Amino acid sequence: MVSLMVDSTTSMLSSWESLIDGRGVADIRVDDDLRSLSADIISRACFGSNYSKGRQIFSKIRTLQVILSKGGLHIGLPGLIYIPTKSNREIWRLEKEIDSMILKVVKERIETTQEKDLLQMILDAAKTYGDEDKLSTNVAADRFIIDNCKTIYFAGHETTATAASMALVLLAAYLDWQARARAEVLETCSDGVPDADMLRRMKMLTMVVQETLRLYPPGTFVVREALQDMKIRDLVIPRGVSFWVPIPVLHQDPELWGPDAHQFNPERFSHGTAGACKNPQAYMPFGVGPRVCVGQHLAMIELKLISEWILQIASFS
Ligand code: HEM
Repeated sequence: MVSLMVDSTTSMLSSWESLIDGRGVADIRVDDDLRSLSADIISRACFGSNYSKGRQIFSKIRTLQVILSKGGLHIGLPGLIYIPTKSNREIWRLEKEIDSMILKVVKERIETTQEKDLLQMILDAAKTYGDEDKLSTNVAADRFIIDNCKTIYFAGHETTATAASMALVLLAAYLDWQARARAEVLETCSDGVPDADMLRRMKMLTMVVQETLRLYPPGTFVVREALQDMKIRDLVIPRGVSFWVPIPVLHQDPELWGPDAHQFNPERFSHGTAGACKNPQAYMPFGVGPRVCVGQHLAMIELKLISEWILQIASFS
């Protein structure tokens, strides 16, 4: 997994290097590039050697995401999504196109060898999930595969790119932390390409990423439905009600994190989450419980790798 991230990151950094002028300076807008990088990594992790087709699929999903995000007013008004407006027709066309592109890649995969990527795991799950979830018909199995491919992209693409951008913004604003993190990077990995073991040993960088995810968690809510009537202190939650737990509020509560809860201070994580917060469960950038983010380890490695490499080649502000 780390090597596929290294491949993607190398090409982004080469394109940055070409922008450096004679004084060794470049003015680079990083957020779009980080979004592309994250899409690239997810495409490789999900679709393996069929990655370029995966990239096309994900680029269409991104277009769909942009159109959907503009439709905020539709939320809560039942029936509007069925009216053939210009944007709805565009959404339906894209959805159909994405579904058939995913199924085409899946068909090719089934006819060729098995690879060890996320798509293969989804295909295996579709086979074994079986009758219990009514996936025995081909239509249901196809839906399961398509929806899971889309979920992985939606859940893993923008989140990681946003966190990477915020980590760089914070390191650019707190030059003392940039210097400390760079010193660790240069000590641990002096000759360029980091591996999984080196990334694991970079404690300072882990603290910076953890603090970034505390202050700017890309997933802002964890949503749950009460399966039975329940009571949390004085709050009564009837069965069937969905409740939203606002992650940033928990992450910046001075009662849990101390008086500097609103400040960037990676040092608080020097003894792990338990040392940083009165109630470690309140730190939930990746959610909590059985539905915790399945991509959290991949995301942490990706975030550390990107920051590590940029720290190694450049000073930034
Ligand atoms: C910094 C990056 C990321 C953040 C902050 C993040 C955050 C989250 C959060 C808050 C949830 C909800 C968990 C819950 O309800 O308890 C979630 C779920 C999920 N995430 Fe992530 N995520 C990230 C990266 C990724 C990546 C890279 C992938 C895929 C490779 C991914 C795949 C998923 C999936 C599939 C779910 C749904 C899990 C389920 O419902 O069982 N995420 N993520």
